[in-house]
Amino acid sequence: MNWYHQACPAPSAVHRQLAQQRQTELTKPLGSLGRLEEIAVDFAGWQATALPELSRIAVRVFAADHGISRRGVSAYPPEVTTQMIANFANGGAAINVLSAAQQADFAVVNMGTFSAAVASPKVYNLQLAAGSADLSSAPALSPELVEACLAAGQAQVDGLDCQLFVAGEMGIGNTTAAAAIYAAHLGLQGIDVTGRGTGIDDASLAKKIALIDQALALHADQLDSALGILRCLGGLEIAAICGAYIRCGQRAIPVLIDGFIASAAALLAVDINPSLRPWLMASHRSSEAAHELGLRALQLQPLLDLGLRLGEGSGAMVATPLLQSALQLHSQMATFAQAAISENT
Ligand SMILES: Cc1cc2ncn([C@H]3O[C@H](COP(=O)(O)O)[C@@H](O)[C@H]3O)c2cc1C
Ligand SMILES: O=C(O)c1cccnc1
Repeated sequence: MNWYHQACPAPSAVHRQLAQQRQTELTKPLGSLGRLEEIAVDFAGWQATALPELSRIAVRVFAADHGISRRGVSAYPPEVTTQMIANFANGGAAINVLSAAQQADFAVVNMGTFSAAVASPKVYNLQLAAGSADLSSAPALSPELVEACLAAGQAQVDGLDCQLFVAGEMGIGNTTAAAAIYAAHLGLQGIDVTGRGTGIDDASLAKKIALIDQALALHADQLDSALGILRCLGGLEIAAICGAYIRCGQRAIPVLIDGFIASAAALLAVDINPSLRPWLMASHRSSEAAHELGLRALQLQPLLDLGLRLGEGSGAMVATPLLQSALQLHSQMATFAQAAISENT
C-alpha cells in the first residue's frame, strides 16, 4: 500500500456533538448564525475540542510550468510563472498581502519551471523537472514524477504545525490542465469545462477547448484512474497539492480549498483516498464556470461568491476571517443560563 492510500482518521463525533449542544445554549435564536454554526461544529470535530480556535494557518503556494502554455492557451506568457515566484518572494502578490494580514506561515514551493530558480528564504526550490510536457501531445508527467510530486506535497505538510492548511498554485496554463482533469474525472468534454482563465479571447478559447479534447482522445485508455488522470493531464503543482491534501487528512489538519485548480487536485485526492473528504472545505465559487461542477462532485458548498479568478490561495485567505468569526462566536458568546435569558419554549 502506498502512503497516500492510508486512511485519514474520522473527525471526533463526540466533540461535534458537544459543540452542537453548545450552539443550542448560546443567546440567539436556534440556527440564527446559519453556516457559522456548522463551521464551529466542524472545527470542534477536527480539533477534538468543544471550544476550537483558529490562529495558526499555513499557506503553501505550489508553482510549476506547463508544456501546454506554449500553445497559446493563456492570456500571459509562461515566463510569468517564474516572475510571479519572484513577486511572492518579495511580498508583492495578492496571497502575500492576505497571508501577512493573518500572520500565516507562508512559503512557495517551486516544483519545476522553465526558467532558472529564484533564490529566496521564502522559496523551496525543488525543480523536479523543467515543467510538465504538453498534455495535448504526450503524458504531462512520468509515473515517477507523479510519485515524487505527491511525496513533495506530503513532505511540506509533514513540516507544518497548523490548524488549517491552504494550498495556492501558480503556473501559467494550469487552468487548461485543471479543465482537462475535470473533463476526465466527470466524463465531460472540453466545451463543458473550459473557461477563460487569465482572460483569453474567443479564438484562444476555441483553441483551448480543441486542445483539451485532443488530450482526452489521446490519453483515453489511461483516464480510468485518478493517478492516470494526474499523470496524463496534470501538472507538477497539481500533483503536489493532491499529495499535500491527502497528508493533511492523515494528520487531522483541515484543508480550505481555494479555486478552480486547487479543486481539480481535491477531486483527484478524494478519488485516491476517499477518507480525506471530511477534512475538506471550499472557500469560494470561482468565476470559472466549471468550478461549480467540481464543487458539486465533492459535495462542497463554497463560503463566498465574489467573482474571484486568481488562485494563489487568495480566495481561501479571504475566507479565513469568516472561519475565525464563527469560532469566536462559538466560544465567547454567553449561554442563556449565564445571561439569565429565557429559552425557546
Ligand atoms: C500576473 C498573474 C498572477 C497570477 N496569480 C495567479 N494566477 C493564475 O493564473 C494562472 C492560470 O491561468 P491560465 O491558465 O489562463 O494561464 C495560474 O498561474 C493561476 O494561479 C496568475 C496569473 C497571472 C498572469
Ligand atoms: O479559480 C481559480 O482558481 C483561477 C481561475 C483563473 C485563473 N487562475 C485561477
